[in-house]
Amino acid sequence: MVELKEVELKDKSVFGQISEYNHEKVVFCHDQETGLKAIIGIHNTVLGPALGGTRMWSYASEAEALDDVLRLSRGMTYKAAISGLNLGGGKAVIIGDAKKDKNEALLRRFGRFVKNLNGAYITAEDVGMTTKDMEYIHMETEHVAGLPESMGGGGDPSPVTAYGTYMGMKAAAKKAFGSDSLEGKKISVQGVGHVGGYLVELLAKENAQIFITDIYEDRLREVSNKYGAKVVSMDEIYDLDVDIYSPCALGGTVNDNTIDRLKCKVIAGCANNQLRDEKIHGPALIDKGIVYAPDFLINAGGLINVYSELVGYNRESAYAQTERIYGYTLDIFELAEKEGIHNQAAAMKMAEKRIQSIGKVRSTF
Ligand SMILES: NC(=O)c1ccc[n+]([C@@H]2O[C@H](COP(=O)([O-])OP(=O)(O)OC[C@H]3O[C@@H](n4cnc5c(N)ncnc54)[C@H](O)[C@@H]3O)[C@@H](O)[C@H]2O)c1
Repeated sequence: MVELKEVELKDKSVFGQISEYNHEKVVFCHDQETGLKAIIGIHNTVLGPALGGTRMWSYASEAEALDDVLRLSRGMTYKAAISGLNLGGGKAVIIGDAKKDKNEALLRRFGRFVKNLNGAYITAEDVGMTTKDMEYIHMETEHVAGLPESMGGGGDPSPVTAYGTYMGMKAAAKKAFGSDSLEGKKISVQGVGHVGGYLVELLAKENAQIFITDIYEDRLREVSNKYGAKVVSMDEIYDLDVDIYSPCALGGTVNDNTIDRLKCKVIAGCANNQLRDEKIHGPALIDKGIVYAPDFLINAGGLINVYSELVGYNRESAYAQTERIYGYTLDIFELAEKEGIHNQAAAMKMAEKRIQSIGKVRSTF
């Protein structure tokens, strides 16, 4: 998968990559002393400040890191817009191994870069980051969301994200199987980190048959022992005879190499940018008869929770708002069918419509 990406990205210039997704601003952050190499992508701020997490990952190349931040920040624009939030889309990536290269100085230096954007970008937690890391960033800038409850924040957004993903999965099950019950359904969960772990808990409560995979053996053992999920290898996950495939690790797993292998009738997970190329793989899933629950719609629970922290709501209202993902997902399926487009395109269309209409409101005093 990475090799495929490398070939795709090889011939693209930096501005070629940036203009492809129409970003407002991309900031390259570099600091010799701490070894910081980070990229902040601000995709669109029509609806409000660009909010999105910071991811730390050992990217195979800088082009891949740029591609990731561009795709992720664009996804945040859509996610906020479709969820009715007054936020724009942004995201940051720190290049490095979160287990080895992370330290207080590096994170605080990154915080200075966020501070210098004067609120145009608000950061939060993502893959490879912890609430403790966010505390370090917060020492340098107030533009941090998703802080621990002890610091006045909304705490870990992952359980809320998992709940929204579960709601979206149930809506997709209703579309594919005629019932939203997940009891007895065979469901594969790829990645049992923060969100994946909570999702497995919800699925276990509904007596689904769960298959899990992850890079970390210890985590797999823990989740498997707790919820009775069957462990499978990282590659085997694509060939399993399951009803639902739930990508909860990184993006791009629905691609030319995997679609032919998938036997599921539903794809619904929390990972961002699950379709490697929505223009190709969105229609390809229709051809295969797979119901795809748009990722940025069903994984919006965490953002809804973080937003409620900014505007002063509470956890209960965040859950109540997240529950509506069920109905929104069914609405998107209906729109897609009516317009003869794939589900991701329908969700993007709905999000773009809101950005355009609110953009007009904001263009006048
Ligand atoms: N945390 C949130 O609230 C939130 C909100 C929206 C979207 N997301 C997205 O959901 C996904 C998971 O987020 P998280 O917070 O649970 O991250 P996490 O880092 O806690 O969990 C990700 C897990 O995926 C595993 N993994 C990575 N590559 C894998 C592979 N190829 N095969 C199997 N497992 C693999 C990792 O080992 C890790 O355990 C990410 O794509 C993230 O952007 C998270």
